[in-house]
Amino acid sequence: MDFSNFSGPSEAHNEFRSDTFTTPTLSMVQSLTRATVGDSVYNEDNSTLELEQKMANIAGKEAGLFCVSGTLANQVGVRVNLKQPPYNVLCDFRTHIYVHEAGGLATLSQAMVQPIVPKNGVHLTLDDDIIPNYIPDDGEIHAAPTKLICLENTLHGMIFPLDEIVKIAAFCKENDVKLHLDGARLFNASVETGISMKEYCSHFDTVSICLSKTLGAPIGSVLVSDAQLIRKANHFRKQAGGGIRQSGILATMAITAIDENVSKLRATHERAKELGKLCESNGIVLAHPVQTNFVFIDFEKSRLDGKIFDELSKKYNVKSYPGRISFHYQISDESFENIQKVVMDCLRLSKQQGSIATPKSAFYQSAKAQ
Ligand SMILES: Cc1ncc(COP(=O)(O)O)c(C=O)c1O
Ligand SMILES: C[C@@H](O)[C@H](N)C(=O)O
Repeated sequence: MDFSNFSGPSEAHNEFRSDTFTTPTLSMVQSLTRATVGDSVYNEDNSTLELEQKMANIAGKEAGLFCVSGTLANQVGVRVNLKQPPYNVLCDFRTHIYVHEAGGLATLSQAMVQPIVPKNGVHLTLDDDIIPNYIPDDGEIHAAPTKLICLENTLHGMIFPLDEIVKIAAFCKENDVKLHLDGARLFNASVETGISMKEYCSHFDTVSICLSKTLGAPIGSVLVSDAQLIRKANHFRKQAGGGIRQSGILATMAITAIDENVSKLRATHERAKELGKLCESNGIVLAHPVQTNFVFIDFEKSRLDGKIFDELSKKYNVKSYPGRISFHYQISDESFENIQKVVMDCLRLSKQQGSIATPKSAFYQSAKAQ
């Protein structure tokens, strides 16, 4: 195969909208020569089975299930934990599973969702947020009892503290409540804290882990859990149309992404933190602390104009949402310089202009609503 014109990661060199824009690398494409072509609906594709077991081993779980998206992995992960409606799911009001998965909790799982605004503005806590919203399954027939709690790590790039996870997990066990983790960017949390994926995952019944974002695989997430739950999850995946055939080509690229790119995550965090420091040293207010690969700017408190930001993004050839700037390992040095120029010029020109236009992007609004 002639790859001389393969552009790969350079396609995402200036992409700050999301780490979902990462593109396959040459080594991922070259891995296709190793891909098997079995029918994975019948569990006969060895490359897919290899990826599922690899991810399960990393997570310290018995089994894994390849899903074509993080949304599918989350929705199947929720459904498999829930048995007989009525039931209630507790989550942070900003979680992807609630904000960005098209109401799947209500339609696919028939769940009543209780979105919670964490009192500390950063993450849920057992005492301040979970317990006040928990509905016991005590025979009282007016409410839907809490049967699942969904956490997200990282959430808007913020790391969920392990000590709080441990407390929430213990509460769940004592009260027959299941615990799911949207671990789309769990590798980022693990790399940043030094806490192993196994340790994080050990506290959850199910964990969905994305390979198509910060790690750069073109497609794929893996839901990990015990073997019995994964067998049932496979049923719900099939029902949702997620049983795919020769997924080996996707699996080898995802395996390559794990093998080659986990080590690149910390550098993306350092760049995000550097931009965060530049913002704060110039009086720009951040909506969240920068702990991994996202910078969330509070445009109103910073008196920044979203339109000026967008115009400057074009001028400096970068793609970004005003309220959320996302980092990943394919961003070029030049683009990193340019995004800093966008932010600093936006500050200067917004001051000159006086009035500001608030950004309208969903991320911006969800980050702001506290
Ligand atoms: C935290 C989180 N969970 C889940 C998803 C869903 O992943 P996908 O876009 O592959 O459905 C995303 C999207 O990027 C996400 O940011
Ligand atoms: C848009 C959303 O689905 C995606 N997960 C992102 O963070 O960009």
